[in-house]
Amino acid sequence: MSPMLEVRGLSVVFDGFRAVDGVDLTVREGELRFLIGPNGAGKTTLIDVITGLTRPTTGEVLFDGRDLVGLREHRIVRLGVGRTFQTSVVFEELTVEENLDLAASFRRPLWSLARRRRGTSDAVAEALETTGLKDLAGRPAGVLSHGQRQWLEIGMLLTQRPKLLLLDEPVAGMSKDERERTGELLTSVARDHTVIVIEHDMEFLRRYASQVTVLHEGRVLIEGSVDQVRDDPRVQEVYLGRRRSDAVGTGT
Ligand SMILES: Nc1ncnc2c1ncn2[C@@H]1O[C@H](COP(=O)(O)OP(=O)(O)OP(=O)(O)O)[C@@H](O)[C@H]1O
Repeated sequence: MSPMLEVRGLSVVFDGFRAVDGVDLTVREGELRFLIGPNGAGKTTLIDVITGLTRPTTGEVLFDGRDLVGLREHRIVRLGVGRTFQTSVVFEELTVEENLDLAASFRRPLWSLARRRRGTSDAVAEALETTGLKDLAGRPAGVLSHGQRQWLEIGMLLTQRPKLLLLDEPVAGMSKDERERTGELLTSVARDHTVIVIEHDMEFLRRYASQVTVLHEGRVLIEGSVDQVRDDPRVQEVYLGRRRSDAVGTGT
C-alpha cells in the first residue's frame, strides 16, 4: 500500500535546541503505528508539525503525497488529518451528541452547514456506534467517566472523516477495563483509517501494537515490531533507563 504519511528530514529547532533532529518516518495506509520514547524525545513536537501547530526548521511532511508544511491547522484538518490532545476539548455542558455534532461541523466550510445536515447526522450516528456511546448520546459530557470522555474525543475526530488520526496518550489515567475497550476501539478504527498513537503504556503496546517507532533525543532510534523493539538493548537503555529485566514488557 502507498504511504499515507511520509516525513522526510524533519528538524525542529527551538532557540538552538533540536527537539526533532532529522526524522524520517513512513506510515502506510491502514497502519496502526505506535510512537514511543522517553520524556522530551520529540513525540509531541513531531505531531505538532504534522498538524500544523509548529513549523519545522527543515524537512517535509507529505500526506497523501502533498506537503503539509506551511499549511494552516484548519486546512490540514480539512485535508483529513485529525488529532487528540493530552488535555480534553469536550464541552461538559453539551450532550455527547451535541459535542459530536459540533465537531462534525468544524471540518466543513460555513456555507455548507445547513445544506449538509444529513451527512452530519450520519457521521454522528456512526461515531456513537463506533465508540459505544450510543446509550449516553443525550447525557451531558460532564457526567462521562474519564474513559468515556476519551472515546468521545475519538468519536469527535471520526465525525470529521479523517484519513489519518493522531492520538496523544489515549489510555493515560484509564482503568484496566477502559484500556481494553480503548484497544478494541483503536483496532476497529484502524480497519478503515491510518492511526498514529503516542503511548507509554507497555502492557497496552504489547497487546495492540504491531509496528512501533521509538524516538530518542529527537531522532528515530529504532522501528520494528513490538518484539524487536522490546528486545533491542538501545531501547532498554535509553527509553526506560532501567535494568533490562525490568524493561519494555519483559517483566510482569
Ligand atoms: N515551544 C517550545 N519551546 C522550546 N522547547 C520546546 C518547545 N516545545 C517542546 N520543547 C522541548 O522539545 C523537547 C521535545 O518535547 P516534546 O514535548 O516533543 O517531547 P515528548 O517526546 O512529547 O515528551 P513527553 O513524553 O514528555 O510529552 C523537550 O525537551 C521540550 O522541552
